[in-house]
Amino acid sequence: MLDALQLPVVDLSSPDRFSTANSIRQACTDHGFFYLVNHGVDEELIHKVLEQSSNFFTFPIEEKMKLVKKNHRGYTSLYAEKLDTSLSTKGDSKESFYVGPPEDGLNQWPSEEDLPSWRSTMETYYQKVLSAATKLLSLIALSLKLDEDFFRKVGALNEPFASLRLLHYPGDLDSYSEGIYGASAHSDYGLITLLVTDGVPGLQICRDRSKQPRVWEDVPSMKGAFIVNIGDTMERWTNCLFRSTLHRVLLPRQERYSQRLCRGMFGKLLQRCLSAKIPTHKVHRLPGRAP
Ligand SMILES: O=C(O)CCC(=O)C(=O)O
Ligand SMILES: [Fe+2]
Repeated sequence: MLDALQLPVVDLSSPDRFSTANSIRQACTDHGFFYLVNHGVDEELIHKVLEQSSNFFTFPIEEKMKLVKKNHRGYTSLYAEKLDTSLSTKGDSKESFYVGPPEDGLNQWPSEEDLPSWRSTMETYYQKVLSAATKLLSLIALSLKLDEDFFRKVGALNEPFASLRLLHYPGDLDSYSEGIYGASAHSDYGLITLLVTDGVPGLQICRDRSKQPRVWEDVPSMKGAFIVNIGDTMERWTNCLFRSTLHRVLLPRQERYSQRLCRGMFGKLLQRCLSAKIPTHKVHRLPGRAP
């Protein structure tokens, strides 16, 4: 059974940082999802990225495969990924393109002749969303009753690791009856994810993954807002106070585009940061969720 859902709205530019931090705490403990408004990323740029993304995905598959994913950057084709590995289907009905930190030289790009200003649009978008994510992380620190520069102080922001992913769900109606999803049930791995969609419905969350049968609720897009969700790393770091909520994208009935930036940490940095414990008296473990 599907229900409509009213997610909390967080204003990144509000001068009342403590009350904003309180609403973030509430949103992250109740839903693990919220809308972020006044985030400083122009709507025009968001639309330009959606448009440029669709320009790339309309290329013939041979052209797209020339940029197939290497070093976590580049193109992944339809059905290449199955986020819910318990499914016996052929894979998720989506294609995507990954962009990582511009400064490490590992990104792959379509040529300027084919897609003029594609690369600069993506690099600008990456930096702008990363900067909104960094501001949000200081409010998240406040919401955990920590210093607002806690994440910077423990080194979590030293490596600007974030992955921007452009997503295209072709709305493959032939697969509708085969139990195929646009993105099957999963949680995100990082600290936080900032998502924008083109407004075509499909995203759903399941607030209680232990309840059977699972209850899925629609998450509508809000014009100009990011949909933010907490990832597994943040759930772990907050001793399960903040929830990394299970979500999925239904196979859309029409074509759908979205783009998300996931701010994460890997390898040694991840290990070092997680050992910088958030004092346990500031967080409370949720019943039934092992850390
Ligand atoms: O496209 C969407 O609405 C969500 C995508 C998503 O959950 C993901 O890429 O992790
Ligand atoms: Fe996700």
